[in-house]
Amino acid sequence: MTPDSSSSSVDDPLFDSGHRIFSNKDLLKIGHVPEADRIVGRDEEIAKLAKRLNGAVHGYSPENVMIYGKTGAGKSLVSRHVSQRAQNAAEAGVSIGTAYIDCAEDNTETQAVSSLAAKLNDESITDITVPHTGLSTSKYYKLLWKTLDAQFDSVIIILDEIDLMNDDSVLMKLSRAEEAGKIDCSIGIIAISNKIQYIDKLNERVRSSFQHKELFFKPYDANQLREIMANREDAFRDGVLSEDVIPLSAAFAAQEHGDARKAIDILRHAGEVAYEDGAAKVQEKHVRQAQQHAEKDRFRELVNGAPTQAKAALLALTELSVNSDDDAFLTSRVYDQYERICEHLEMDILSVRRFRDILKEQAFLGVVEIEKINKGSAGGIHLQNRLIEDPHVVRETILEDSWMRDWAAE
Ligand SMILES: Nc1ncnc2c1ncn2[C@@H]1O[C@H](COP(=O)(O)OP(=O)(O)OP(=O)(O)O)[C@@H](O)[C@H]1O
Repeated sequence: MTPDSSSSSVDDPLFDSGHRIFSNKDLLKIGHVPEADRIVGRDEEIAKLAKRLNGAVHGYSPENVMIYGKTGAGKSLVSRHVSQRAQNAAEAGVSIGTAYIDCAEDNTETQAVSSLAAKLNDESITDITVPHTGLSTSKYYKLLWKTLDAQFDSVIIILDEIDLMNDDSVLMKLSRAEEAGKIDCSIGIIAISNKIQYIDKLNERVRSSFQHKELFFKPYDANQLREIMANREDAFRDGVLSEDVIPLSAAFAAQEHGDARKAIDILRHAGEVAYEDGAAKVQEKHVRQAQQHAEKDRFRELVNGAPTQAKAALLALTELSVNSDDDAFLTSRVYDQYERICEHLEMDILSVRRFRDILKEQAFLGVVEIEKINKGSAGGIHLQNRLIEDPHVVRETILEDSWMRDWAAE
């Protein structure tokens, strides 16, 4: 239990006697895996996935499944939940193993296979030791096959964010293992990705080994997000949440492709803001502040991750905005400023056309807003550029880049 979530009183006046706002903040933690009765709005997906894994429960092979959906759509949660339930529901005499691999972390074939072997191996049953490092990939495969056959009739392997895996061999070898006579245990793979083209990009051999069914997770709508949050209301003390807090957090998250993680984040953050504020209740204004904060974080990530030329273009617009009463500037003016910046930083100067494309890209990402102005038949159409965020914040973020920093030394 975290200090924040303690609801018991404390005698020492140096410390507060329990949290005013949260009673169990853990329920709103990023990595928190909710219990079955807190999973909302995914009954259909749960039933469909269960159907694919059904064979395992009766001692036959489970099917492979590819799950697609945007971030925060509950793909990992549902996969873990259903495989866990399959394991618990196994018929007498049938033994099912489950393992979850985050391919963002274990992104090479060797890491994934050694991680699988280590997670699935119960040394007390198999008498096998799986070293963390030091073996060749093929040795790790051998250990994995041995440990599977020593323990299970079938195993359900979740490969989350599979598109981040460096190569596809692991998918091919796992899907072929039984057919190739390497193991008696059958393997069902649940591969998860938010890139819909993932399968098309696989080479033909991998695709033909990984025979699978597909499952699509739609983004949550505002009502579902509301329900997901309402189901965790007990993270807060009784009566602390004002009525409009959950609906507003849901509305914000629904705007962002229905991301449940985002909804829960806003809710937790709103509670933290209310606490910092010394408020007795979490109110609408706290949610708005939490949302603004999240926006800034997202924005910082966007700017930090932008290519150097894009940063120089944004810095040009920033300089004009900071040093003038206006907030919108014609592209030609921004370009002049951009040229000065490039000269100072000894960078290549892109053509006006490329420069315009960069600004368009930034507009697409929501960093800049571009407005067309019609200057009459003689003047033609001109583009005006405006920063969406506070120019001081943008400037500060761009100057975090070591190359750009020299500009501030002007
Ligand atoms: N249906 C739901 N009911 C309750 N909580 C949910 C639900 N869906 C998602 N969540 C919450 O949102 C968080 C994000 O969900 P999850 O990790 O499953 O999303 P994902 O689709 O796998 O996203 P990503 O692609 O980013 O990994 C989960 O930890 C869970 O707390």
